[in-house]
Amino acid sequence: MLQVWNLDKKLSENHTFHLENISFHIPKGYICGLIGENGAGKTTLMRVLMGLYHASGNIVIDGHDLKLDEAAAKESLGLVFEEGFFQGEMSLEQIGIFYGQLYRRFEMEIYLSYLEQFGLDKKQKYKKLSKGMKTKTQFAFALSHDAKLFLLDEPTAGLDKHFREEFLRICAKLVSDGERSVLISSHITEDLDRIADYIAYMQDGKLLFFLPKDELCEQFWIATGEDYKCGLIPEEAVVYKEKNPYSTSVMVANRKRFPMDEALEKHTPDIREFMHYFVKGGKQNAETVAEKYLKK
Ligand SMILES: Nc1ncnc2c1ncn2[C@@H]1O[C@H](COP(=O)(O)OP(=O)(O)OP(=O)(O)O)[C@@H](O)[C@H]1O
Repeated sequence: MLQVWNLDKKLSENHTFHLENISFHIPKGYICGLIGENGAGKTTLMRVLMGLYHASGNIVIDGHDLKLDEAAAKESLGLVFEEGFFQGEMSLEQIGIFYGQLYRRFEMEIYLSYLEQFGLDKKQKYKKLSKGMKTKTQFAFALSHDAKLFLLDEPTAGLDKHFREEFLRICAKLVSDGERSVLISSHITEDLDRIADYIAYMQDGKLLFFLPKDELCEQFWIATGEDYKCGLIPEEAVVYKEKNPYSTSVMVANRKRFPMDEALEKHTPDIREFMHYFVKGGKQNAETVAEKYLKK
């Protein structure tokens, strides 16, 4: 559904930020979570995929090359991102009438029914909406023109708990017939734990890895217990060791290979724990661990 090869983009005149040689492939019917620290380049990558920034390399969306067949590629995209592209002066109904013309398969009735389902007033001006309401409007629109690839940049950040649930449920349903895919960036890792099939991890403009979520987490243990027992784990397997008042916890890479003391409690990390230990271990370490254990 989304194929990306060798994307390269330098931002700003003095090139302080560089999106470097990014390649990955999201198959049809899957959700990919895009994670990384602040400033890692997630939004920049999303903007390149949306066609808002030009970059070298190739992007193919639902079989359409973004450079050679821009209109068809963009028609396949459903977008939610911070600024959005709607004019603030328009009412939500006018947004449907105006922007709907840009999409051959847009259906006003579907859009209006999503506005209603999301509790939005179609007569309200877009600029008067709260951040979460703007996200809902963008999502309603994205769901109404038969998009195939949904690019959702931090969509859940401004949503209340109830709608966040609904949002995740709709995302999961979207891909269930195997015809659509979703790329979602988020700092709310529980959301990705629940719905993501793949995890893409960015650091300093590079994609450190792109892997099925379960395969990623099952590379690691979090071992907890007495400090000296944690100290017996071979150093090359330790991603990060954290001392707590009563015990020590270690994230261990390549877990099948490294034996550890039976008395240590161990569990598979979720995405939040994975991020915590991976980030705490430092950038150099993250790069080494990714290179050694996570590159395919
Ligand atoms: N228009 C721009 N011109 C120059 N530099 C920019 C521009 N937009 C972003 N940057 C820089 O590019 C880098 C990546 O920013 P980006 O917004 O892509 O990160 P992010 O991973 O989405 O971060 P966050 O999690 O905080 O949203 C940052 O160092 C940022 O300062």
